[in-house]
Amino acid sequence: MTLATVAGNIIFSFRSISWITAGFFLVLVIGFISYYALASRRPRNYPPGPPTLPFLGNLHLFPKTKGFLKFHEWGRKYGSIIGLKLGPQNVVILNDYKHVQELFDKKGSIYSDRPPSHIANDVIYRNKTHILFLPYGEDWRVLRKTLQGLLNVKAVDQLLPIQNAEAIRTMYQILTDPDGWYDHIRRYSTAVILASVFGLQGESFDSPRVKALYHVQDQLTQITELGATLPVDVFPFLKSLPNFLSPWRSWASAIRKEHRELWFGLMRESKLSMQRNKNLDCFLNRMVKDQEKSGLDDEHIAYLGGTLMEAGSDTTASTLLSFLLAMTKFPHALKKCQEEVDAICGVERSPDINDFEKLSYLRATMNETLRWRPVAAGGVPHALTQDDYYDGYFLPKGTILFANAWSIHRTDEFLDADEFRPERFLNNKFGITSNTTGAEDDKRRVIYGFGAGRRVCSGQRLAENSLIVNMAKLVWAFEIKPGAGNIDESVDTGYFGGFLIAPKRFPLQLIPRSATHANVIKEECSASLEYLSRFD
Ligand code: HEM
Repeated sequence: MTLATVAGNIIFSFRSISWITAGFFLVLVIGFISYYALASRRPRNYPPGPPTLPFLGNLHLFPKTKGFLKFHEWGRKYGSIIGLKLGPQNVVILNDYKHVQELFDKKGSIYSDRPPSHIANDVIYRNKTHILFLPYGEDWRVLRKTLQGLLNVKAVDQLLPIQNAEAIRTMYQILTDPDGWYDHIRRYSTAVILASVFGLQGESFDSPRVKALYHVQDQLTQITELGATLPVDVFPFLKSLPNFLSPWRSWASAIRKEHRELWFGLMRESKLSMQRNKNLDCFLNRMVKDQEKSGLDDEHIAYLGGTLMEAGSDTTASTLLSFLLAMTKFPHALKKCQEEVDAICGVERSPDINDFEKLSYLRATMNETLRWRPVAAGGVPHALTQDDYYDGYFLPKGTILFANAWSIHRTDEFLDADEFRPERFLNNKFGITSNTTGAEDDKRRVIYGFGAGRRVCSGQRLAENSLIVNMAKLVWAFEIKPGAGNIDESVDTGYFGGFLIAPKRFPLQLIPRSATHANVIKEECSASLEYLSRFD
């Protein structure tokens, strides 16, 4: 064989290798394109929904914020169960409580997973630390069991004195600094969790602990907003892009660092505080004592405490802010609330936790606030762990489902659903017009804003106790009136969007109802501050 023949053979084999590589690459690209093009089409017998585009499915139609409003609009066109495609991902919206009851409540063993969240579960909360994002399974079960021990009815009702004392402090702060009402309300919900979970105080909205909590919350809301990062869960290949094309990676790492500093810092402070004051108790202390039995390490305990701060702060505060908004727009409800508390307390004392049973109009007002402006309006998504059939539809394994509280609370069963009418909950347990005495209806939830099924909010009772004690004290102590300027109650324009909705600041006057009311608040506040001084 001549040199030229050898060289020719080598060149030939190089050429054939590059042809093989190119061919392989081409097949890969075609396979990839075909997979995403086919996977973005609606499966057979899937619930109805808007038409899809190749690759995108309905991704281009999916709103960046306040998705629940679009889901509501689609509900009118397609019915109360809507099927969407986000690229290859199946997403189903449930706009009627019946679907939520049939799927989340009755088939909880297969409808209790969460959608994959690479950014949350693999970066910000790696090590399976955040109960809200955790997939359904053993790791979630351990955390949920721990929470059930801490947040059962008996344990939660032992926190009522803290809630009462912090509510009085809030009334005092509003009395002495009425312009700061928005932040005083936000401080309240964080302070209750700081005291009950960590045994610590959050005296003002500007105190470092409260500020730090709201900062990490804002960061988390921003990064989890649709469109804020590359859609790495919908198109997993995007996870492999280099750092310079994935700025979300360093952002998520920074959020993780901030979370860890806050949660571990609070845990350290809490442990020191418990050492100084042996008579004091808090959730963190109980979790540490129970560590051997539960098997939870320090990291999981710190994060569970932090998760409760996150879960309980914005949610409760936003609902109280919506309540104040409603009081300015629907003064007849305020008048009735005031008549009820006045009849029980007169002017000598503010309503407290011992009056709960007698406050039926107040309770109806609380339910109406949760119905009218559900804070997790679109619901927190669940995921399906096996193929299922429901109502003639096929729901494939992995489908993500939203129980859209906004629409569930606005079906035709609710008369004038956009009006704020607490009376609807006095006339009917569920606030609806039809007769509901059947056994099936008894299993209906009064409010769907706390979710449903096995992932239902663990803090509902704690939240409701906070809501009712603050609402009762606010209407007892203050005239709640619009300030100068327009108050926009529209959820579209007057509310912040994101994972949770909250009213934007609006012009509000909170005027003490009399000098006697003001004095009572001052006196009760002194006693409350003394009670709260047990916390560091
Ligand atoms: C008005 C106040 C609140 C509202 C509207 C609310 C709403 C919700 C919703 C919608 C979910 C998701 C449920 C689901 O997936 O079906 C949830 C989960 C959760 N909530 Fe709340 N919540 C509130 C207050 C609280 C409070 C005060 C705490 C505790 C301090 C708390 C702790 C939790 C926890 C731990 C979860 C995660 C449950 C899990 O994934 O297993 N929440 N909440």
